[in-house]
Amino acid sequence: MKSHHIIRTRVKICGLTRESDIAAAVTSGADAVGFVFHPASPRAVTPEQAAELCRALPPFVTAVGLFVDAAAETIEATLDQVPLDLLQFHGDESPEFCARFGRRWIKALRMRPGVDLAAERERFAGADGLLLDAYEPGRAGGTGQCFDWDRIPPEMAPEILLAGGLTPANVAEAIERVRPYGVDVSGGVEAAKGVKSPELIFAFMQGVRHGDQRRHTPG
Ligand SMILES: O=C(O)c1ccccc1N[C@@H]1O[C@H](COP(=O)(O)O)[C@@H](O)[C@H]1O
Repeated sequence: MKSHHIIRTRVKICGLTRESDIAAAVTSGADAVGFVFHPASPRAVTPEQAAELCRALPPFVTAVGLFVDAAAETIEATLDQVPLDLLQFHGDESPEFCARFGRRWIKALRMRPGVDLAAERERFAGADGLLLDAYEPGRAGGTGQCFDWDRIPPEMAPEILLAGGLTPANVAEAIERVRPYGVDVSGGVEAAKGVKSPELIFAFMQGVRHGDQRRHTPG
């Protein structure tokens, strides 16, 4: 992804399962919504459910499909049913695998100890974006955990989608400190596991706006 001078941090709200979640995300100004096609997740949806939810999406809001080491046939069958704009690969998929569906795609990198971000960035040069998430052994993502934001090289920040443990309470600080292209949240806007809260979604979007003000206020 090319670096941009960021005026406004882009936001994806992930793991939506109900029409009311879509309404909260859209009315609060989210840029993208994520549908989790990972059966082990408490936010998992079927292609049929996601197709129905996509019907509630207005123009200019990106529909993202999240997969974790899914079989190519599963992804293709999902794409036949759901009008996804962007694929998010959250497992150990290779760049060649991610590129084979002819769609725009982003690659999630979990911040394992010792991960070489410069090397990963080169390896996934064909991606439309890199998302950084916390690493928790044995879990694919959506852990609600933060990682040490100081591990992100500042020169990479303008092209990074920051994820992992973001909440209405910490997103402004995250934006001010990291200055990413975008942020992605799931657990931090839930009232209970897998159940989004409209109030927390609104509060998160307000936090993003505060962060954007702070990122443009000279020190
Ligand atoms: O949301 C999930 O259940 C999920 C499952 C498997 C892989 C990724 C998942 N979600 C993504 O994880 C990050 C961080 O989520 P959180 O805010 O810490 O809960 C985010 O990119 C989600 O899209």
